[in-house]
Amino acid sequence: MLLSAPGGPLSRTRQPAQSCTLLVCPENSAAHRTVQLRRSHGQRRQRGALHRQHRLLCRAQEAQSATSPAETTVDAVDELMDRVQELAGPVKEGLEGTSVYLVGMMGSGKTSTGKLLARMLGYPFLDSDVLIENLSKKSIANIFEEDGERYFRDLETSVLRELMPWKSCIVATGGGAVVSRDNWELMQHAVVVWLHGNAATLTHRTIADGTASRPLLGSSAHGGETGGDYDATHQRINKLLTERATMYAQADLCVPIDSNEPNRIAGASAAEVVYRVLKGLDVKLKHAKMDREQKKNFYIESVSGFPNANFLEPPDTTPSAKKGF
Ligand SMILES: Nc1ncnc2c1ncn2[C@@H]1O[C@H](COP(=O)(O)OP(=O)(O)OP(=O)(O)O)[C@@H](O)[C@H]1O
Ligand SMILES: O=C(O)C1=C[C@@H](O)[C@@H](O)[C@H](O)C1
Repeated sequence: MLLSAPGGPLSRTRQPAQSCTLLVCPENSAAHRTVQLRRSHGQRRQRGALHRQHRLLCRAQEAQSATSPAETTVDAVDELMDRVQELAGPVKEGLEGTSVYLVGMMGSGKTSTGKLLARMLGYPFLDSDVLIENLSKKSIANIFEEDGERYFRDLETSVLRELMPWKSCIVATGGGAVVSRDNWELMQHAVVVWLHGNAATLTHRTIADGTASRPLLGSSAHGGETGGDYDATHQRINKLLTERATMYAQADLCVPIDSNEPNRIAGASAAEVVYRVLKGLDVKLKHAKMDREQKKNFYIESVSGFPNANFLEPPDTTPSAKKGF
């Protein structure tokens, strides 16, 4: 089996075409436990967990920001949680098992946001970078150093190919996954969400996190926000973002990760970004449903107005695997 989980196998549309090569990652097993939450306890526990993660992230942000953001008040967090929970049910229903793939630059929060989103939807979370590291038994930095970027990109495509048949997952892709046309073909059965942040937010986060594990940022920064380290990283991120923007823009949904509050340099909290993702998906799914309803009411009364009627192909009624998009 390609991917197994302690909570049982993931549902999938069909058997993977290739023989199995990936081993499940520890990250994955932790994420799969979220699926096992009992329904009776699910909502309360989801809310509690989200609260805790949100507070931790807010505290981290406060430490990094100049002022204490209003978003951290208990009332504001409660209200946000309510809105997130209200949206999670309908979005899950609307997705009908379609997986959600997160794309975006390094530091955009694909992992942090993805884990929360997975928790809220009751989907398992998978991280393609982690799967690559498990598969090759090397860190990404070592793969780049010893085998080169080309080799890494091929591994990335193999991992995405293996993930493709699996339904009802949240997948964090690598920051550069969007540069490959093959990867886009593999992701077409999922809903692809771009977590889009400005270069300053991304630089702030990657520097705070450390750039050593991110080979494309080189050893340009391990410290604070002043001096050459910040500038070099910002420049590198800005260049990559500019080169890749049109590719990220092919996503089904673009969600900003920056904060509405000017002093919040680390960007919006993960809970706020999850809310934005769910809201965006909800709107898209509703529109798509309305479109489908309208199409049902459309039929051609007569072919007399169509001189080439004999050559008309019957409409394709195969339901789209990618629900609603
Ligand atoms: N909403 C947020 N607020 C503050 N910090 C955040 C937020 N989301 C993520 N971070 C921080 O930014 C860093 C990068 O986040 P994360 O690993 O989730 O991003 P990523 O898109 O998966 O990055 P990469 O592609 O480089 O692995 C981490 O240190 C994380 O704690
Ligand atoms: O932006 C990129 O190209 C990368 C992002 C990371 O997630 C890793 O996939 C790797 O460091 C390359």
